[in-house]
Amino acid sequence: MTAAASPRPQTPRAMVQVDKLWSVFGEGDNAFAVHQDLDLTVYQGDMLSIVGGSGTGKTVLLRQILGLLQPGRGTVTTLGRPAAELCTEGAAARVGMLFQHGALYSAFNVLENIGFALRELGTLPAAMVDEAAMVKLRMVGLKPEHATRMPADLSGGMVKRVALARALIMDPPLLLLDEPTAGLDPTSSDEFCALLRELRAELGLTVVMVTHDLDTLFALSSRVAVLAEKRVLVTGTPQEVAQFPHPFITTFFQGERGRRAMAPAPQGGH
Ligand SMILES: Nc1ncnc2c1ncn2[C@@H]1O[C@H](COP(=O)(O)OP(=O)(O)OP(=O)(O)O)[C@@H](O)[C@H]1O
Repeated sequence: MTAAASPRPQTPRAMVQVDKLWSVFGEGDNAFAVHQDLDLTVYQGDMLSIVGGSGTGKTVLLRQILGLLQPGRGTVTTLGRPAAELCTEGAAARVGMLFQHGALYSAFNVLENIGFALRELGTLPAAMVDEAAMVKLRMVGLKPEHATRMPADLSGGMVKRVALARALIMDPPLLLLDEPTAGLDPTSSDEFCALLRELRAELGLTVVMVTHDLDTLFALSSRVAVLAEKRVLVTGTPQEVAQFPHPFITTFFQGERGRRAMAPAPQGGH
């Protein structure tokens, strides 16, 4: 019997590949580029945080990955296909998106909000859509009695959970989060981070997240990409990126909040 060849180390699969991207708004003399020759690769299993100053194009980059915007130049490949193709074929099945102001549909109850994309697809009877939505409702830590509540009667943390359940309704392998903890108090924010961590591990998700919040960044990120000067300036672990010499990074990571977020957790706590 011959010995089995030792397995070759595998390069992780690229879930998102952005090459030399230009994102341009306006026409003629009023045209301006938000991204110029921006490169970014998101690997399977990544929990990648995108940070950068206000207006550096973080949300625009998420919209490019989702295929909602057209590259001026360059290419965006999401799950092996041009991102633009996602929009034409039930994007929710492949990429879940939690928008920053991810308002729920106010006229629909919680369960109807969660099942929305599946219902729109029209391939399953209503009872099965509700059943699938109920599974997701439990998955995000809500209780069956929350199913019939209206969005106006939910706390901020519950709204985020419903929006997350809605983003996961079709079991997408890739999840995009725009400021997932914005507007939450510190306890709700910590709880939401813990939920995201659990779901990522349980479902094997790849996650790309925009955040300004250092606690969220350190709680969740395996890698960080910094947007500055219209491109991705540096990527690496949070600790690696924090050492990169650049004014934005110094202010962002070395301020008081940054130092606190990077400090080792106190021992002997619970
Ligand atoms: N549809 C659009 N038309 C014109 N300009 C746009 C459009 N969308 C975004 N922009 C511009 O692109 C730039 C980047 O916007 P974006 O929302 O991506 O910034 P951001 O990095 O997410 O900022 P913030 O941290 O403040 O949310 C801004 O100058 C914005 O005004």
